[in-house]
This record gives sequence, structure tokens and C-alpha cells, in this order.
Amino acid sequence: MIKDSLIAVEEAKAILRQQEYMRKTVQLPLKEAGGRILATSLIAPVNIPAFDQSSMDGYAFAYDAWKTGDTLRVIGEVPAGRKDLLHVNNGEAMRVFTGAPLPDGTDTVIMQEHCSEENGILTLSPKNLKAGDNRRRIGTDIRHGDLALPANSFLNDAAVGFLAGLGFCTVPVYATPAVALVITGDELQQPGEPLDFGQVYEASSTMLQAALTRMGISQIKVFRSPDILEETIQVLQTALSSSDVVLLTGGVSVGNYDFVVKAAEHCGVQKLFHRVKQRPGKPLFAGRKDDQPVFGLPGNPSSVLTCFYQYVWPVLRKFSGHPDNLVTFTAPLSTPFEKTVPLTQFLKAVYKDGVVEILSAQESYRMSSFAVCNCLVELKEEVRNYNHQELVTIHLLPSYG
Ligand SMILES: Nc1nc2c(c(=O)[nH]1)N[C@H]1C(S)=C(S)[C@@H](COP(=O)(O)OP(=O)(O)OC[C@H]3O[C@@H](n4cnc5c(N)ncnc54)[C@H](O)[C@@H]3O)O[C@H]1N2
Ligand code: MOO
Repeated sequence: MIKDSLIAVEEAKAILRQQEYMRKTVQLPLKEAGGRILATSLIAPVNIPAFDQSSMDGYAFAYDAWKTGDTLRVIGEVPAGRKDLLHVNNGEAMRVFTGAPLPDGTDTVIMQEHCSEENGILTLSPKNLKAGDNRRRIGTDIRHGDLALPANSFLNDAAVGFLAGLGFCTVPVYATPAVALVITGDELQQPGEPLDFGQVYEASSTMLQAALTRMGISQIKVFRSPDILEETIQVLQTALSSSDVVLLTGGVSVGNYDFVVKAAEHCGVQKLFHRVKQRPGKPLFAGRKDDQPVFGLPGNPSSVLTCFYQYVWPVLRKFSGHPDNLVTFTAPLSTPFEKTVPLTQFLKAVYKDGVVEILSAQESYRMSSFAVCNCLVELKEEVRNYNHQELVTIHLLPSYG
């Protein structure tokens, strides 16, 4: 019998949070950088706006030189994109369009709806017009040399637009890690092949590739190993030498054919923890070799994915510069729930209209409930009974967060 050395979920998560890893950076074309984290601060290389410009279609003139009742002589027009700076004298106006450079000698634009032009003479009927109205001044959004975005900014769609507006073509972002999957199990058959008695279709590599791809991770290698220690060691060595992060599936429990922990030890992976007080995913293994996180995900596909979301996802996000976990909050239960084990339970559930419903089919060999859930409910190790409408912690799955 082995010593029962299970650790609590929070302890396991705290150990992982303490781990620091060297993060690589990469210069990406700006159009591919959405959703990434900026690796260094960016300084504005130009003013935005780059010149005083009109924010309306109308007429530009010098406000202080004009009195109510005066007409102005229209001397020409400036569309957006005109490259020469024209001059306007007092008593004159220039037809201008949105985004056009304001001519020298003007400071105000009257909207065309509030004036009329006939034979080059402009009659103004301003509505609360003040000096400087409808003018966008140079550098009022950001000045040349100012901080455009600090390091570690999340590049949302607007940030990409902001940087494009400043003229950036490429940006430095944290690289997403290269991930190696090591799929263990003699019983596994590839989908598309006939299934013999005793075999199961290998589901976890496809599932993890989908999850990793959704995270923007594109360097994914899949290795396979039979349940033989020497081969597991060999495959793990290859996986370690060709990736930043290694995820093994299966073979992490205590059976005679579970070699993942031994193989990890043999390959110099330092154990962070093995076995967590949770269901599913109790036999979870986490370790690191130098700067490489290594996870042994318990083989049942539902355990694989639960452990991936709870433990691997935050580590991968941290690698890519993201500080966050899954979106987590509390919601009332739609029905009472009785726990059967003194473990933290992660249960497939649907959160809708402010209420969370725990689904049936929770056993870790069953994927049918996982396939239709949008969150995992986390029930506490020490609590046995949950009442109707009792608040429980829910973790929204990444696609819903
Ligand atoms: N005596 C004990 N037995 C088990 C314990 C325990 O504490 N004591 N824990 C159980 C729990 S909980 C889990 S979870 C499993 C995890 O074991 P392994 O990581 O060694 O996983 P396997 O035995 O290799 O596989 C478990 C199950 O999942 C199927 N599987 C594995 N890989 C895939 C895949 N890529 N695609 C589809 N299905 C897969 C496999 O056929 C098994 O049915 O251990 C329990 N046992
Ligand atoms: O926890 Mo295991 O992951 O029940 O099947």
C-alpha cells in the first residue's frame, strides 16, 4: 500500500501559482496579435491626431474675427487627405470635410447643416457654436513620445486598432508555448480505424488539441506511448526536448501499467505534487523540469479536461503573459445536491439566467454531460449537502468566459 499523500485543491493550485517560468517573446504582425499580451511598453511614434483637423463636414473660419450677422467668403475646399496647408484670412471661410486638415488661420468649424452657401458667400446660423468647436487638436488622443500601451497590456480589438492608428506594423508579444502531448495507453485505437474488443477510441489528443488551438497555441506535437516504462521514458524524453510544456494523459494512477510518474522521475522531472483531493482527476501529477511544466493528466477524458481547465490552462495562460484563471463567480443551485465523497468535486453544469443546474452523468468516463455544459461547479471538500438556491462557485469554460 502506498502512503495516501493527497493534497487539497487549493494547495495544489497555490503550488502552481508560485511557479515562475521564463517567458519567450516574439515580434508578431499586428494583425495576428489580437488576444495576445504585449511584452514591452510601446511609445507613440506620432501624434494622434497628427494635425489639427475638422471633425465635421462644414466650413472652417476664425471664430473671434466673426460677429453675428457677418457673412464669410468661401475661398476653396479641403477634403480629407489634402497634403498642403492652406491659409484663410479673417472674413473668409474654407469648405472642409471630416478628417481634413484645418487651414492655417482657422480654429472653428461650423457644420454645413447650420449655414448656407450661395455664390461663394456663406451665411452662418450657428447653434451654440463656440470657438474651437468641431476641431480635433493635434496630439489630443496621444502625443508623440508618450506611453501608448504599457507592457503586459491585453491586446483587445481596440488596442490593435489603436496601435495600427499609430503606425505600428508589428508588435512584441509573449510567445505561446510549444506543447507536447504524450498519450499513453495500450487500449487506445485511432478514430477512423475499426475498434477491436477491449479497445477504446483515443479521444484526449483531439480534445486537447481543440482546447489548445482555442487558446491560440499552434505548436502542438502529439506523441504516443504504450504502457511500457522504457518506451514511456523514451517518448517523454523526446517530448521534453521538443516543447515548452508537456502534457501526458493516462498511466498516472497506481496500477501495474501506470508508468507516467516513474518515467517523469527518470527523466529528471521534479515532482510538485501527485494526487489531489478532488473528483474527477484525483491521480493528477504536476512537475517541472527546469523551465518546463509537466502534467500527468488522469486518463479518463473527463478527468483530462477538468484537470486541463483547472490546472494546465492557468499555467499556459501565464506562459503567454496572461495573469488570469477561468472566469469564476458564485451562482445559486437550481436543485439541492448531495455529495457522496469527501473530496472537492468539479461537476459539469449549465449556467443560465443567473442559476446553475448540475447535470447528470458526472462519472469521469462519461463525456456526454461535458459535451453540453458551459461551466464546472466546484463543491467544497468539507461540505456534504448543498441546498436549493445555495450559492456555489462556478468556473465558466473558456469558450463562455
Ligand atoms: N486502485 C486505484 N485505481 C484507480 C484510482 C485509484 O486511486 N486507485 N484512481 C482512478 C481514477 S480517479 C482515475 S481518473 C484513473 C486514472 O488512471 P490513469 O491516469 O492511470 O488512466 P488510465 O488507467 O490509463 O485510463 C483511465 C481510463 O481512461 C481511458 N483513457 C485513457 N486515455 C484515453 C484516451 N486518450 N482517450 C480515451 N480514453 C482514454 C482508459 O481506457 C481508461 O478507461 O485511475 C483510476 N483507478
Ligand atoms: O477522478 Mo478519476 O478522474 O474519477 O476518474
